[in-house]
This record gives sequence, structure tokens and C-alpha cells, in this order.
Amino acid sequence: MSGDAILEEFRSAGALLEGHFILSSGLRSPMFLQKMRIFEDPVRTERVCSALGALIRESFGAVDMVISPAIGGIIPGYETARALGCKAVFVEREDGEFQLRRGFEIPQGARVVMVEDIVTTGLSSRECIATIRKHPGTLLGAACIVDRSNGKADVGVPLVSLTKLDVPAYPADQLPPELAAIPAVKPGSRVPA
Ligand SMILES: O=P(O)(O)OC[C@H]1O[C@H](OP(=O)(O)OP(=O)(O)O)[C@H](O)[C@@H]1O
Ligand SMILES: O=C(O)c1cc(=O)[nH]c(=O)[nH]1
Ligand SMILES: [Mg+2]
Repeated sequence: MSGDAILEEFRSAGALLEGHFILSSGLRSPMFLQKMRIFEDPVRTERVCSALGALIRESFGAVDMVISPAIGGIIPGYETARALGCKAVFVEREDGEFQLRRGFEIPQGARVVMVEDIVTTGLSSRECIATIRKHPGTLLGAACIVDRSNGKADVGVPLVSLTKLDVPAYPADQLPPELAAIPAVKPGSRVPA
């Protein structure tokens, strides 16, 4: 699936939003990818995540387990794992930190890939990876549907994406006038530091 086709999935799902958004990092952006509008449609989700699974197989080889950060990563992690024929588990925040809960385990020697929905600064991915590293298993790399950092985010392992975007993101005190003129909304679940 081409990068353009991925963006078209977002566009036709009504997931490509324009306005003034507060991202999880606290940065402000005139564009937001509301991935849940993709994930509300199982057929669309399967199409996107089977492409992500193929990219993961091509990039990292055989995979035993996909691990994703909640909430946004849960559905694409599960669907990508289905495409790969492997397990899907997720980390979730407890007292603000990602933890592996619910009895999830990473077996010794398991070949693991971290799957994220969107990467902007890479903070969520780095936090998820730090948690994965506290457990056994071999972390092969990371994968996401959209890399909004245009390849600049460093998550500490190789990161592959279905498409890269170069979208502006501004600190709250450096807004261009056209963005400052629009009331800001915060669609995500993380509380900015
Ligand atoms: O690369 P980053 O700067 O960390 O931004 C991207 C992260 O932000 C979103 O999650 P969010 O924390 O908004 O919560 P959600 O997964 O519950 O939607 C998205 O799902 C990524 O995890
Ligand atoms: O950086 C974010 O928080 C973010 C950006 C985006 O486009 N979509 C999303 O779900 N989160
Ligand atoms: Mg997230």
C-alpha cells in the first residue's frame, strides 16, 4: 500500500482533521490524524494493518509478539499481529508509566516488534520500548502507520512506517497568528508534561 493510499484511507474515513490541536507532546498543530476513525471500521483497519504486517515481515523477519502502547496502539497492534500470525499484547499507564499488566508476559527469546499508531515526537514509543526492555525477549524494531516526524524521531531502535509526513508542530508560545486565532482542542489521552 503506497503512502498516498494510506493518507487516502485517513481522508476517506474522516480521520484527517484540520484546526488547532494540542498534541500529546504539548506541541500545537493545524492537522490531526484521528486514527480511531480508521479503527472504527474493521475492514479498513484490516487493510491498513495487513500492509503494516507485510512491512514488518520484510523489515524484521519472523515476529512472535507485537507490543503496543494503549490506547491508540491496541487495535492496530492486534490487527497487525493477526496479519503476522503472532500474539498481541499492550502496555498501559499505571501512575503515569507504561506497565505490562493483566498477566501479559514476554517469553524468553521472543522476537518482539513495537507497533504504534502515530509517531510525532516518538515519546510514547520510547516509553513503550523502555517498558519492553524491562522484560525478556528480543526487541527487533518499531513500526507505525504514520510517522509525523518525517523520519526524524529517534525511538532507539529501527522505526518503519507506512507513510511519513512533514507537518508543522509548534510550541504553545510560538504559534503562527492563523493558528493562535483558532480555539485549541486536545483529542488524545496523555496529559502533557
Ligand atoms: O510520538 P508522540 O509525541 O508520543 O505522539 C504520538 C502518540 O500520541 C498519541 O497517543 P496519546 O498519548 O494521545 O494517547 P492515545 O494512544 O490514548 O490516543 C498516539 O497514539 C501516539 O501514541
Ligand atoms: O502527536 C499526537 O499526539 C497525535 C497526532 C496525531 O495526528 N494523531 C494522534 O492520535 N496523536
Ligand atoms: Mg498513543
